[in-house]
Amino acid sequence: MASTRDTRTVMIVDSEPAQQRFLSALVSRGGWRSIVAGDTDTALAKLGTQEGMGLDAVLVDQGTPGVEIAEFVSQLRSWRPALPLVVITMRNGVEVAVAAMRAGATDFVQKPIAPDRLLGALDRIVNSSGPQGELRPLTEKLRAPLGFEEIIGSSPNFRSALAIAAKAARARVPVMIKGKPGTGKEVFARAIHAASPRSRGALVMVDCSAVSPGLIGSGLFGHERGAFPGAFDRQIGRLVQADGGSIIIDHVECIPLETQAKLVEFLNSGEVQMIGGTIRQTVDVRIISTSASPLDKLIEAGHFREDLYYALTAAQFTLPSLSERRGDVGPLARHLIDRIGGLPGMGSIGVTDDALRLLASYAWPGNVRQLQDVLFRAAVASKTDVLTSADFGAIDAALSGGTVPASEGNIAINGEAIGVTLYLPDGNLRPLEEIEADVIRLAIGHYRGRMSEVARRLGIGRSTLYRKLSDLGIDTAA
Ligand SMILES: Nc1ncnc2c1ncn2[C@@H]1O[C@H](COP(=O)(O)OP(=O)(O)OP(=O)(O)O)[C@@H](O)[C@H]1O
Repeated sequence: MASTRDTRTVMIVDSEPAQQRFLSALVSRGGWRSIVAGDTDTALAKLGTQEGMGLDAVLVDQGTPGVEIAEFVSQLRSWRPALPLVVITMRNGVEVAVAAMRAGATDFVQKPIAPDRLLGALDRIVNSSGPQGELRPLTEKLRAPLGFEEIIGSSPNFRSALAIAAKAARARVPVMIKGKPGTGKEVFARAIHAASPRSRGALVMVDCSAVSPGLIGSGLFGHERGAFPGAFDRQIGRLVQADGGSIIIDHVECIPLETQAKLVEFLNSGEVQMIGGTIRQTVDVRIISTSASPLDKLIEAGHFREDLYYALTAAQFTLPSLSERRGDVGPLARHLIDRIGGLPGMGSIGVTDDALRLLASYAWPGNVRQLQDVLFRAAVASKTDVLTSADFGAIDAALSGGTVPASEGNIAINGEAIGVTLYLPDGNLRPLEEIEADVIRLAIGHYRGRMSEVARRLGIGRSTLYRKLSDLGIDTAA
């Protein structure tokens, strides 16, 4: 659960004093406070203390003495269903990781621990509901670039987007791909590059939603040493790295105005000038940009430059949401299940027709990504190698209750009670911000992601809603 407090606390569960010190020092670099438990029993006992109540995450080493790691995870889950928990596994500990995930771990990180990856995983799990650490790279393998012929979808609105994309791929002009989160914009962007005459050139990607706005400019254009506080070394920009190839500018709507002006200049001149530099370098790059927000509204509000919009949209198309192409859900689910089955530790998985029918009747506000995540979680949790409707029980209940699966355990979705749990298992009330976050998630699900309606029903303005989403770390794509 995300916290708006300045310092977040993680419990490190590890028996090795040196490793405890290493992990404590590491997390403190990311602004985390830590408490330590030397074995799993102590860790479980600490959960009930005042200190334990204030925890934001738990980090447990696979080799910690006490109960088996999966047992520890399920015990912790029964007490604190929503507390993010990351398991540190041995280098090739995929099996342990899968067992821990089956028991309810949020994520896992393999040794040797890469500091940035661990900190990134911790930050993201408290700021969103999806798996992000090693699991993200694991599911990321599903993202192996797809050629146009492998992109699944036969509904007319999807086929027409495919036709525009395939035609645009052959030209050099900038392409803009629009669509709600998780609709497959990045998949299309990669396919466009792969099918273009410059496919042998580099493909460089910048996700502007993942970089702080102040750093997008230096990421794109590079900077000279000392160009601004913190620019310790000279850095080549992504545009230069993509010379001769393509650059995917993901979530172009997040680029601040100042950088937009520089981008317009580049599009007009074909020349890149590093921040703090004087030399201009000619760069031949094809820009493929994506946007999940209505850019016309941003232009109207003065947040996006109209000239940049036109420069980036020589070719453009919008990917339909999954609910607008329900007929594709079955084939997509089969395809994704095949790919999930190919992941380490998984093995071949089947799916029944009933389950596919159930999946096709669902609204999928998070689109293909949500479908993929739900399938992945079901495959990990399933005791058999064929997924049935029962493996998607939460969705079943959601359908009958008119809501969507919750991303965290505190929204009861088992069909008995669709609502928000106010109490901790020990009978104490949950913190207000956790309850508030769950109510907002519930509302987003109930109103199928229609944010104006969510804001109206909750009696708050849209901007307040978006601020709360960001403060509470709610990922609307989940
Ligand atoms: N047609 C498809 N066939 C197979 N897999 C797909 C398809 N579309 C999307 N996916 C999978 O769904 C996930 C989300 O796709 P992608 O990242 O391209 O979405 P996006 O629209 O760029 O999302 P966001 O706006 O949140 O960045 C990816 O893991 C991708 O592999």
